[in-house]
Amino acid sequence: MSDILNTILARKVEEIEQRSRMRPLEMVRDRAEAMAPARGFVRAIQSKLDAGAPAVIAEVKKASPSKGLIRADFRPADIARSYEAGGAACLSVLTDVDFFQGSNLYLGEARAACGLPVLRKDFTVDPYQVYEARMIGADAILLIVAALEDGPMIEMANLAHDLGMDVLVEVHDIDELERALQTDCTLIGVNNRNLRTFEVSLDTTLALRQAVPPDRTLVTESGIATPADVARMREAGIGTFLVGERFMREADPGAALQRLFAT
Ligand SMILES: O=C(O)c1ccccc1NCC(=O)[C@H](O)[C@H](O)COP(=O)(O)O
Repeated sequence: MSDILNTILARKVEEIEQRSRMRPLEMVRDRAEAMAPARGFVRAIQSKLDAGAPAVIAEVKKASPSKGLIRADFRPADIARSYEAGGAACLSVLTDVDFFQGSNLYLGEARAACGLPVLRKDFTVDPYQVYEARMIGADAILLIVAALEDGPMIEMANLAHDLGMDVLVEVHDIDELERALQTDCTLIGVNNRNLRTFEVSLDTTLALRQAVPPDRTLVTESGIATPADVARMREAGIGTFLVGERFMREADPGAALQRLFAT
């Protein structure tokens, strides 16, 4: 049965074919390998947690399949500066063009405007995109377990590490979590949004929390909107959050971050 995730993944394959015709893999790989070292994404999260503070991955997100246009006044550099001032640990920047109105350029603009490490938020299905992520300046990539077989998932996680990037491995249920744990990635994202139906429930994180080993860091993703949501997660021992829409709907996203996480 076709759903939005399958639609996105099918389009991604076409997109990579088109891109690799314009810019062959060898060129992208050479540029990726020549980049200055990545900023430590896991390190930035850990230093917030060590200080007893929540570690917030603040998302730069213009639109989404579930909500359409979220922010018309979209200036990635201003948003990045605001997030840094508001105490974000890291940024997540959507680069998918067709479904999120994102861009590789937005990642570059956001990263250049601040000192925070940046996750390239995209649907990574091919090693070409791992090299491309590093080439455009990403410090970390997203691997969505539901989108990948085990072999490519492990191969791309290793490739990202070889290029000096961190990896957020995203799951939505226990089977995906068990598969994610085959990688040696520190960050395990539990997406509260079902990417096939758009249903959002924070119970997803709470159901999987105990199954995440203590040497991994659980990142709760999507649908965090109120101080009560934050409190619920924190009471369950979760300190790392990925938040997009809640901040993007505010004039000053960094101030919104401060308000959401004020204790
Ligand atoms: O956001 C969507 O509609 C969406 C649809 C299909 C696949 C992925 C989707 N979102 C990606 C994300 O996981 C979120 O952007 C991220 O976790 C932040 O969520 P939120 O705080 O709810 O904006």
